[in-house]
Amino acid sequence: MIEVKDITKSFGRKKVLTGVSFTASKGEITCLIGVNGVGKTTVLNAIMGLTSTNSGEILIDGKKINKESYEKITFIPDTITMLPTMRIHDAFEFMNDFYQSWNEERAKELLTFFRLQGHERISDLSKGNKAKVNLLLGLALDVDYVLMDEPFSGIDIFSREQIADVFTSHLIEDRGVIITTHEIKDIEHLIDKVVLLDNGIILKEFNAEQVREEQGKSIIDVMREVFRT
Ligand SMILES: Nc1ncnc2c1ncn2[C@@H]1O[C@H](COP(=O)(O)OP(=O)(O)OP(=O)(O)O)[C@@H](O)[C@H]1O
Repeated sequence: MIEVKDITKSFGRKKVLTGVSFTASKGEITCLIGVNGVGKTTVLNAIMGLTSTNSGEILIDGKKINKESYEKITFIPDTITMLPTMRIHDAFEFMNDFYQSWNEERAKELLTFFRLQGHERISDLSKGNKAKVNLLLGLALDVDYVLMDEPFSGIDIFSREQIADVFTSHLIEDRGVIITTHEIKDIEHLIDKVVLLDNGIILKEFNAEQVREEQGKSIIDVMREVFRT
């Protein structure tokens, strides 16, 4: 489990996160929802140890983030980090050289899943296909937790649907996934847990399935209630 406990972060005099706490479990998709600039990426960076926090702590399977944590967790940013001149199979080679947890078999399976070809050059791909390659490279690592920053942002509905399908496939297996987004509509059905963030503060954390079953409400219904008050 990833436990974010009461973290606070300021950039200079600007307070970006205030007492943020939530948990994300294996086998669940946790979605951090909030409009642009509320601090979603900062939370992911803090979990990855890419940004320091002013207070609070973050535990991964009960331990503070350390070198070994990186064998358990990966971060998929919202833009592809591979050189645009690379072909997809060059990116596979790079990942294989760089990460012990690289799973070539799963990478090939994901390639077929997303209907991509290994010889395609990254710079020649459409925005949606670049997003798929980005996701593929992260998901082909054998790690327990996957953090994704806005995986659906700015791509067309067909690519969004194809990307959404991967979340219900065996390729996610029993991993813990944290997704950030500012638009929930197309992925509402995938999400197990919701964390609503506004101006660096958590307004509400809830189990989407429970709210659906016990109160007959969708995530959007709950968001309307919370943001109206
Ligand atoms: N390195 C930094 N230095 C100064 N301010 C920063 C830095 N990183 C983020 N911020 C500020 O922190 C706030 C939260 O940024 P963050 O990127 O976490 O938001 P976000 O919710 O992910 O936004 P978006 O949906 O646009 O990606 C913003 O006001 C941003 O300008």
